[in-house]
Amino acid sequence: RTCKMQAPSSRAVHLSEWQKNYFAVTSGTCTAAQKAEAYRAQVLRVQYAWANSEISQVCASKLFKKYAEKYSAIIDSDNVETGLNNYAESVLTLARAQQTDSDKWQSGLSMSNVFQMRCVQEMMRAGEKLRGSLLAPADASVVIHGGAVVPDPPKSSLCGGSRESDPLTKAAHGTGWAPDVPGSGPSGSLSVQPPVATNTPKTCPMFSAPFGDLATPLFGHVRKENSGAPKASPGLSLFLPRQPRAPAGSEGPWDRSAFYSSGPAEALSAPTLSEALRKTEGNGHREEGGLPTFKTAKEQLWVEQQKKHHPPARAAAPSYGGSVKKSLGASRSRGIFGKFVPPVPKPDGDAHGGVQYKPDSAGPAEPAPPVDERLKSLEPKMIELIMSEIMDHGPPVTWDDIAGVEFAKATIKEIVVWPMLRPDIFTGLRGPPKGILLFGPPGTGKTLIGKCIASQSGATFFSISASSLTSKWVGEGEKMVRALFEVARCQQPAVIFIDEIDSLLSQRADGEHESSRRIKTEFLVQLDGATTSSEDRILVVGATNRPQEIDEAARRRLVKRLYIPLPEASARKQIVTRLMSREQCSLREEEIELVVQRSAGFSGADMTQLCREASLGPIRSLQATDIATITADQVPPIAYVDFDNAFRTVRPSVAPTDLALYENWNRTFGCGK
Ligand SMILES: Nc1ncnc2c1ncn2[C@@H]1O[C@H](COP(=O)(O)OP(=O)(O)OP(=O)(O)O)[C@@H](O)[C@H]1O
Repeated sequence: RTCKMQAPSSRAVHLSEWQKNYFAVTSGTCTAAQKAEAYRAQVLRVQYAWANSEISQVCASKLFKKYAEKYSAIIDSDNVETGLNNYAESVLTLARAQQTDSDKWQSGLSMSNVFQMRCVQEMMRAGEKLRGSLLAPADASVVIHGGAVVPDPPKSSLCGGSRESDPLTKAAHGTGWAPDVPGSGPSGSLSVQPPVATNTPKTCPMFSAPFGDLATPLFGHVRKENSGAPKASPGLSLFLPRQPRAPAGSEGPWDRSAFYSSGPAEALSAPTLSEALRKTEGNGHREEGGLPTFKTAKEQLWVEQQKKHHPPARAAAPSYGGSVKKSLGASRSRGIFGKFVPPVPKPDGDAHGGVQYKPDSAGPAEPAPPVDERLKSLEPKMIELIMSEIMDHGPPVTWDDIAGVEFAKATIKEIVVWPMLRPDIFTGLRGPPKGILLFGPPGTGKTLIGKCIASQSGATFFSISASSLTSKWVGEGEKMVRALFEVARCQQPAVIFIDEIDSLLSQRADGEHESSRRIKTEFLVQLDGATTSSEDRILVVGATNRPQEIDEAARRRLVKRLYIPLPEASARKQIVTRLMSREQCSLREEEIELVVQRSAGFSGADMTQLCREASLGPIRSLQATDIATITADQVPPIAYVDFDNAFRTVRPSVAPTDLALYENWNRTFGCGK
């Protein structure tokens, strides 16, 4: 557009113009463009007045600041009624400002050729389109001095945020005024020539890169700046004609504001930007549509979060709770987005224990297993958790895997395993107990025994630590207990192994937490239900290292209380022999006896640790270079010297004083001979 400000020639004219402008900005009847023009005129007049010593420098600078701010507020605002959103001005100003960076440096951009650039023309077209939908035709022109009506330049085409980085505008906010730009008159009046056809430069000297590329960093950068600005960012529209959700087609400000969110957070979550980011394949690559793929760390994080939470359809869904421990494997792990497959009752007589329903790999053609009525009242996530986390699917354990504890093993076979295998024979008085307690020092094989019961009786094994019931599922502990028993009922015969049962069934204390009390009550209720129902084949196996802390009511329900002591010499020998039989070992019989003697007071777990440590001895005797090259059978066998060394670091974990406590409790409440 042509915009020429005439310098006032006389003081009288100047004053009347001043009054006219004052009326224009206060009347409330003029358009935003007229107001902006009026403010700009005021700014120029302030300058003029100061230059003519009509006003003091202090006064001039105050007035200048005041009107420059008001002017910028209108120019920068994208409010359809009160702002002009004149981004084109900013970019042109930027281009001009570049020339002032160095006197020697010459910019390839000029007022005329910038309009010939392909991307600027695209912007103009997009801007025209957008402006057409935003401004009434009457508002789209500005009357300047003498009624010259000119269409607005491509206002809304260029990036809004650029104004903030515009040196000229920054200067305008300060005490300085317009730089020495081509086309500005001596009085500071500004002339902007209409587009003149010139050769469009193929490259932009500003960055020595093709202009198409120039647009990318320039506007990509401006776009980011703008995301933090209070106004919307029509500058983004530059890229959007190639975007599926281009706002160029937006019908009005509402559409536009929905697309261009006002704050950084919204900007990141705006669907179109999100979509654009989602489509981006890593940094440094360009989208098919040409959208620059520069991403801030926050955006990158967002993209990765999206990928994480919406994995490609073929990718395996993460298992619930993110753990694969004790799960049935990847095929069973359906993840939180997967379809819930409830467990189904296990047909009696299945001797394998463990998993009852088929993994997902069964295929969609297979009919879904019937939902057990008893589970319908439970929360699916709880059932899923029980099936994946609590139901143990480890390898079967045999009685031979457990060294020593012969009395406990014999008792368990008699009162638990056989009745579970032959419920038809073990009826009435011969009926199996519903709860047993294994107590003793840590690491003596209580968990092994629990697993072995399940494996040998063909039962489903549920293993849970009581402390996790009270701490892991805070507030949900009792629901979990109920769900656990319900799922176990559907998976009969079942063994529910509760480690550290003392923390669940400890004697009532004054400071006892309400939630712990509720869990305990629920557990006792469920245990009673399992005990009274003669059809249910559910065995609760509690294990504890602190039997003395168990509540009397609970103790009474765990009718068989079996002491699992430290392994005797024969059991320790069994453990060493068994473990060494799987390794290259040169231990002679008498050396094994020596190891057994020296390990008095060791638990089963300590013995295992001793053997592990000894097995590392031959490796430690090798040079580092040899370890890298030798074959497995070249590793020297485990010798007594290795055990000798291992005894220096592995010590018994159970204090002799604690043993006295167990034996005492066993004599009082235990079911041993
Ligand atoms: N009697 C045993 N026979 C063979 N190995 C044993 C025996 N006791 C313990 N172990 C070894 O110690 C490991 C730990 O045993 P386990 O977890 O069964 O002990 P625990 O009594 O349940 O311990 P905690 O009370 O600390 O839970 C076993 O995996 C096994 O390697």
